[in-house]
Amino acid sequence: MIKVGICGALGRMGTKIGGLVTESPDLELVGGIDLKTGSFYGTEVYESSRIDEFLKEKKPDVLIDFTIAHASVENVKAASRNGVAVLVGTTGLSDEQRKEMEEAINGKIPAVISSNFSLGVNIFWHLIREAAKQLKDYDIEVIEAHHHFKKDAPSGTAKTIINIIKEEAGDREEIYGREGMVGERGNEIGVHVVRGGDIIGDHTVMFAGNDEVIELTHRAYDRLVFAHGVIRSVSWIHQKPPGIYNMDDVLGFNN
Ligand SMILES: NC(=O)C1=CN([C@@H]2O[C@H](COP(=O)(O)OP(=O)(O)OC[C@H]3O[C@@H](n4cnc5c(N)ncnc54)[C@H](OP(=O)(O)O)[C@@H]3O)[C@@H](O)[C@H]2O)C=CC1
Ligand SMILES: O=C(O)C1=N[C@H](C(=O)O)C[C@H](O)C1
Repeated sequence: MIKVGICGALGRMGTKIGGLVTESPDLELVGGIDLKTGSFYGTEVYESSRIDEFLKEKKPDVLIDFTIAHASVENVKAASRNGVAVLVGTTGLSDEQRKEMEEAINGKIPAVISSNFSLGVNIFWHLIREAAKQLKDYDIEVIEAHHHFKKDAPSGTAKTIINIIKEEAGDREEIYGREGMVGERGNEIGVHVVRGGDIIGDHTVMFAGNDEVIELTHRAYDRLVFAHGVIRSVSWIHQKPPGIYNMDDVLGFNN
């Protein structure tokens, strides 16, 4: 049995993942961490400042983090101190926070970090890479839409998309929305963020050329798509050597 702990246990993703862990025959949910205490599928939720205690008492093999950027860095540091593998889905980290997290991981514990754990988005990223490679001269715009409560913008998935486009189509300036006399379009990626209602997560990349437009879109209809990718990653990361891995590694695309 692989023992699993979840940071952000009482949140939207934490509860979805917790549900799947309890249904998985090879996994055992040992508890959670959150700002509030409580119970979670019959296990205890510890207050976040007690994370070291949690890791020592409950001894998870894998710690999953879906919280908020600053908390995620601290949770990964605690996992590293206690030799526990991590899966990080939290987005919105600054470059400095990402560096701090990587320093805590490297040479110490195995970690899968991904801005999107859904199988569909990981395939979508490959489709975008291929299109960007072939359509370097097209104007490229990225549009993402999420629910009312999302705290970071643009989404982590959109940031990954922007990096892929830059890798394949060359460096471009990111332009966030447009307003007023903006002049002729330059060598840029337009980025447009929509927030509203209960939209789970929509991403579109538009490649606009002369007389034609290609749009690639992924829409998530249930957070279970992310949670299923997390569950797949738990079994994969267990007992891997220390290092930072991504979903391409989990899905076998790097073999
Ligand atoms: N990679 C992926 O596939 C996906 C990533 N995400 C990302 O996951 C993160 C969480 O999303 P979501 O579940 O919707 O957010 P929620 O706000 O629903 O859940 C986050 C939970 O973490 C709690 N929390 C806040 N601070 C701490 C802390 N210091 N220690 C422990 N827990 C803490 C929150 O408490 P409180 O509510 O009291 O603040 C909340 O219960 C976001 O960054 C989101 O972008 C989301 C979906 C998929
Ligand atoms: O906050 C969310 O909800 C989501 N966050 C991730 C992101 O920022 O890309 C993944 C997904 O789109 C849902």
